[in-house]
Amino acid sequence: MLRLLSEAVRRRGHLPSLIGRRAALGTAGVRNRDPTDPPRLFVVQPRLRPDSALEPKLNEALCLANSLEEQREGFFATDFFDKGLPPHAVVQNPFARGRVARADTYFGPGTVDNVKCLLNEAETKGDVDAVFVNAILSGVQQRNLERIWGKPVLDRVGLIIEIFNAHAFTKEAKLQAELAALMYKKTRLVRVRGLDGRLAFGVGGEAEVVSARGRGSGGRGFISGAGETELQLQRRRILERRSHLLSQIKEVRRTRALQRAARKRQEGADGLGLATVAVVGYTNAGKSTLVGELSQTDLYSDDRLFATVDPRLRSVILPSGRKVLLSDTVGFISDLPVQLVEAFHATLEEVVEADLLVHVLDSSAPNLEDHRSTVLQVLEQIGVSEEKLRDMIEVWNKIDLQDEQEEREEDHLLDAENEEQEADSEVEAGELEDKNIMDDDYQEGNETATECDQGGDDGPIEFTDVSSLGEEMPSDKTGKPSKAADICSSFAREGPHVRTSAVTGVGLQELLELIDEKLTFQEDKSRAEKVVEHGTFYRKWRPPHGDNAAVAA
Ligand SMILES: Nc1nc2c(ncn2[C@@H]2O[C@H](COP(=O)(O)OP(=O)(O)OP(=O)(O)O)[C@@H](O)[C@H]2O)c(=O)[nH]1
Ligand SMILES: [Mg+2]
Repeated sequence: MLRLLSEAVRRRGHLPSLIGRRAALGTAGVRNRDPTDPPRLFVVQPRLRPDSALEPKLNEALCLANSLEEQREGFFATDFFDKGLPPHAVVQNPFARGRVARADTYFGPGTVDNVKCLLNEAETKGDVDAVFVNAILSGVQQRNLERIWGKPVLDRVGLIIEIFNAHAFTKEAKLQAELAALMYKKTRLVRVRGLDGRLAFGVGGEAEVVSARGRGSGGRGFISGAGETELQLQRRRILERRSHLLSQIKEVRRTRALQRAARKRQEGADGLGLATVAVVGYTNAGKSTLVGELSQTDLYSDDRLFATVDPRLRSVILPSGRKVLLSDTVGFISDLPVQLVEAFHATLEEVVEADLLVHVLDSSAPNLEDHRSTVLQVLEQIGVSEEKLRDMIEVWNKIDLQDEQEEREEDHLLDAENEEQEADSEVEAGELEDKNIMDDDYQEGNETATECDQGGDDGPIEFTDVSSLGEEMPSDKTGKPSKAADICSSFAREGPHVRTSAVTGVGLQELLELIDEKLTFQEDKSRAEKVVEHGTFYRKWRPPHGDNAAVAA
């Protein structure tokens, strides 16, 4: 229904073509301003070995692609799971077997041609607005691929920045997201020869700037006159906008610092200061759901990645009767763009300044250890002290999914046992041979190369799935783990942790008790330190006896 509506708007011509919509100083520009018509991305995932490493990365890439959608008033017009699985292809990894990526196109020519072919095939089943390559591309690689594929290309950093821009709701988040986009854009000012043969910025030349020195000023070298080249003008515009954004962000930081100071001064009924507990974690770990449940308030939670870009504070009463503030903030992701970390300084400062950190992990994620180390790295990067990292509480959330998984595994084992018994009886009936032939046929069918596969010099595309345009998204975007419980137990560490389900409410009381305990312990510790400090500072210094004698002499 929504799709039909957007199609109608497009046909009536109210929306300009997507590439034409790319703003000179905007980001990669595939975002559709109409929230009912989110852009459709074709996902290109370089193959990872082993397959168990590839699956979560591919799932994450598909979810990132489907998460790019403009919000309105903090909500999204479409349901995440109503969206079809985006068309995608798993291709040869240019770094496989010790090789390096090509400087011009990242992938080898065979892969580039194959993707072009698959892209055309995908377009016969529905519009594709842009290609998302789940890797980090240089400006030149991105532009060359755009030219060959005839579509805007987003790399991992670019897409994450786009998502932040699309999801930002408050002024603070919008300012920071724009700053990140601007800094990303600055590193990508690459001139390419456009379709008409002229040098321009971007595929359609939409960012081309003609300056006095660049063209038509009547000469070369010193007689070309004063003025700027196109590149200089672009850079200057970016720097001007950057300093404007920075001054506004500075104001945001000042306000935040004042608010923090006021909170510290504010005393609860118990006579204790209002402590802040920052809830951090990988994106989609369930931070907002958890904060919403603990505070009994509505907080937007969604399966989209980076559903929360705007930080939120919620007050909670701990079992001791003490009131604290829980801060729900942006989630982290592997290869988090450095531009984002720098731009979101004001927001992330809340985490650095918090009295206690709660690290939420999705215990059902197959690559839980990666998630954990990514979060720890980002926390270190933004300047969280070692002491706070040591004191951090770990929450293994979504344990209900783990239980479901265990049940499924048990069912699976039972099925396998039954099949074995059936196979035994088939052997007795002399039917086993036929069954093996069927299995072989099935495997052969799986290995059949697609028509597009032209077997380029860098090997064929190893797996493609463009036929799945209308498929439902998997029920869990990170893919269900086969060994989640094992990972969790291997993950055990000395620090305090709680197992929770933000959806069923399991473990929430235990978590509140642990927060209470930690804060009380911290306060006792700092009180004791103050007493020691106080004592040292006010003790009157008197010279020892011997010295007195020396002075008298
Ligand atoms: N089954 C299950 N689902 C959960 C649980 N906690 C959260 N979810 C779901 O996981 C999805 C993501 O939850 P959010 O609370 O938005 O996650 P987040 O960490 O805030 O994610 P971002 O803001 O995008 O970084 C939502 O669909 C939630 O309903 C849980 O304990 N069990
Ligand atoms: Mg959230």
